[in-house]
Amino acid sequence: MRRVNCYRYTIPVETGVILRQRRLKQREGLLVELHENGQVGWGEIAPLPEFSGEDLPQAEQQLKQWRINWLNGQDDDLDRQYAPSVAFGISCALAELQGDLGSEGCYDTAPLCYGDPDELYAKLQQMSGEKVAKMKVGLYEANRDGLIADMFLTAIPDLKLRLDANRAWTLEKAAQFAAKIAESNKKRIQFIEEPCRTPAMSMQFAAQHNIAIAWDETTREPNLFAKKSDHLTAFIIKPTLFGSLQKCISLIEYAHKQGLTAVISSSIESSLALTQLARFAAQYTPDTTPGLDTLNLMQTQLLRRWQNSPLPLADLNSPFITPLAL
Ligand SMILES: O=C(O)CCC(=O)C1=CC=C[C@@H](O)[C@@H]1C(=O)O
Ligand SMILES: [Mg+2]
Repeated sequence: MRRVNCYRYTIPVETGVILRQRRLKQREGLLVELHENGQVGWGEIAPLPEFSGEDLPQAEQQLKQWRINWLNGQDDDLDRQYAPSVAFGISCALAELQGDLGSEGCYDTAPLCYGDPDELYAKLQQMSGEKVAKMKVGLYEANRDGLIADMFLTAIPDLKLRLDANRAWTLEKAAQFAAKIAESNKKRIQFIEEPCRTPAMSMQFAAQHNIAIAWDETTREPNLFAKKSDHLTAFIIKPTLFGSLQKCISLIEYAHKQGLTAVISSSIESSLALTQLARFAAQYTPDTTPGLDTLNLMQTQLLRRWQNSPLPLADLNSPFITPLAL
């Protein structure tokens, strides 16, 4: 006997969360709770504004349609029939129902740093594995970004730095950034995600300046596999933006076959999906530090705790969650 409950959540976020020039005031999403044969599975469906192609009303409509089909015993093709955030959330709930999602999580995630080396240094000291951190660039002057990145690399000799420009730079701006990085520090730049306006420009930048790059947005565009470069070191996989766990596993396996790193990355989900991503990362990318350091952007956790997070935990009776009329 199958049973489905669905909910909508709204969580206030910290001021200053910017997504492509748009300020995010709150994070909204859907929760799906599946019951079958005495097992329970949960999933989170949270299209990310400015990044997802679908919006929340569309996701809700698709979830309701999937629920009808599932209750009728249909086994839908999630990635062919539904938007990525819907396919991802439902695939998590099914994976939990079937016991396919590992229980151990990789909670040692790459800290996001905003410019204070002392704050970052303290966080890195608490990391058991590789000392890797992520810094957003491209929001201010490229020279400034380069000086700060080089300062971090010089101040913390065992630091590996991930950078993310979200395609902000022209080749000239990217060159200004690179000019501030000491040659000896470049090899500790693990990658720059999407440095330039287009993948072709990014590959040209990487070759000119001998700096590693990673595809994030490009992983969700056509002809990904044609965009090869000797300086490409990683795919950044955001399951909420990409699709089902099964689709993510296929891309992880392809990346590993190509000698690339696959980094499981947050789409600013609640602690429910973030903890599922930590478990998924531990299961399929055990040798790679995931990029999941976004929970502190929120004012509460939802249903499940992130390891050692001091944030309050909201349960199903909290004002942040309302049942969906089905
Ligand atoms: O990847 C990480 O380490 C954390 C997640 C992260 O950096 C992002 C999540 C969502 C949108 C962006 O702000 C940013 C990214 O582009 O990777
Ligand atoms: Mg990115």
